[in-house]
Amino acid sequence: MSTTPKLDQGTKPTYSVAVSSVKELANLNSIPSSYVHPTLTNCEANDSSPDDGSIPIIDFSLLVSDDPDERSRMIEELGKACRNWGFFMVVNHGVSESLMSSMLNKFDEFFNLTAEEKLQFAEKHVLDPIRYGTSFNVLAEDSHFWRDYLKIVVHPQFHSPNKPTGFREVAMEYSKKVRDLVAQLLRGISITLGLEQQYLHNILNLDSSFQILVGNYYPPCPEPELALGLPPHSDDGLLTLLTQNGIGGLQIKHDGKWVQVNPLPNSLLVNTGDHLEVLSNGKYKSVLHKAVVNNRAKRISVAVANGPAIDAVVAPAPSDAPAQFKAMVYKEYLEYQQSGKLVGNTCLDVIRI
Ligand SMILES: O=C(O)CCC(=O)C(=O)O
Ligand SMILES: [Fe+2]
Repeated sequence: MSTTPKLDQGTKPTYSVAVSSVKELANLNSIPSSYVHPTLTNCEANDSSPDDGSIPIIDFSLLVSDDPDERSRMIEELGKACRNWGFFMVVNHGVSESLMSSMLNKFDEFFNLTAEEKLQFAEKHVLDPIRYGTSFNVLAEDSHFWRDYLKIVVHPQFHSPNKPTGFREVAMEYSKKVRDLVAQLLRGISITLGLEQQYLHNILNLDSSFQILVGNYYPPCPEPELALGLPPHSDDGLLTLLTQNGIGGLQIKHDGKWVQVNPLPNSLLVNTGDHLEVLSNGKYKSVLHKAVVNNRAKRISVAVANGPAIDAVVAPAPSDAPAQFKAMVYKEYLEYQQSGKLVGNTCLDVIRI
C-alpha cells in the first residue's frame, strides 16, 4: 500500500494517500509483506476459545417492558454485562431483519463500486463526514490490516454517499433505529450506575449525539493466519452496535482470553466504549476486540459508533470514589486518537489519573 503519512507539527493530521484497498489484493496467492503481523506467525489468530454461550444476552423487549419486575431484572442483567464483559448481544430489539440485511447489502454494493468511484470519498481528515479508506490507523501503524472501510457521520447531521442507489434511505432509517435503541440502553445503564435514568442523555447532550455508521469489508485473505482484519482496540464513545453478514471473525478479550463471537440470529452485538469507562469511573471497562480474517468468504460488518455530542465534556459521573480520569472534550479525544501519536496505547491512557 502506498501511503505517505504527513503530520505537520501543530496542525491537524492530513493524509497524503494514494489509498489502495485490500479488495484489490484478494486475488493474490500470498499477502504483501506489509500485511504480515510478526506476532501472528505462531498462529495467535487461532489462539482463542469458541463462544460457549456465556456471552450475556439482553432481551430488549423486557428492558422496556411495562412490568416493573421484568424491567428491573433486565436492568440488573445489563449492569452485570457491562461490568463483567463490556459486551453483550441484544435480542428482540425491534430493528427488522430486512433492514439489517439491506444495510449490509448497501455496504456490499458500495464496496463493489469502481476504485475511482470510491476514491471520491477517500479519507482526508478524521472529522470528514464521509471517509473511505483501508486498514486501521495508517498514520500510526507499522503493518497494515486486511480491511477496507467506509465511515459516515450520520448524526447530528446526516451524510451519505450519493452511490449506490438507495444507500441514503437505508442508512438514514438504520441509524435512526439504532439511535433510539441506544437511547433506551443508556437509560438502563444510567440506572445501573445509580444515576437518574436521563443522566447520560442530559450530561452528554445526546440530542446532538455524534453517531458514525461504519461498513467494514474483509475480503477472503490468501494467508489468514499471517494477517489480521483489525488489531486489538477499544472503541471510543459510549456503545457500538454491530451486525455482520453471517461470517464470523469478531473476537473479544474476556478474563485475559480471546473469545470468538457467534451472534445469535438477528441479534445486535454491543460493546461498551471508552467514554462509558470514563463516565462510570472505570466500573465498566471498554472491551478490547479484534477481527480475524479467513480464506473462504468475504466478511462484511456494519458497526454504528454512538458517542456523546462532539463538544460535550466527558468526565466521571459524581461519586464518592476519587476520579480515575481527567475531563476531556469528545472532539479533542477523537483528534488525539487519530493523530498518530498513540502507538500501541489507547487514548484512555492519556486521560487516566
Ligand atoms: O468487524 C468487526 O467485527 C469489528 C469491527 C470493529 O471493531 C470496528 O469497526 O470498530
Ligand atoms: Fe471496534
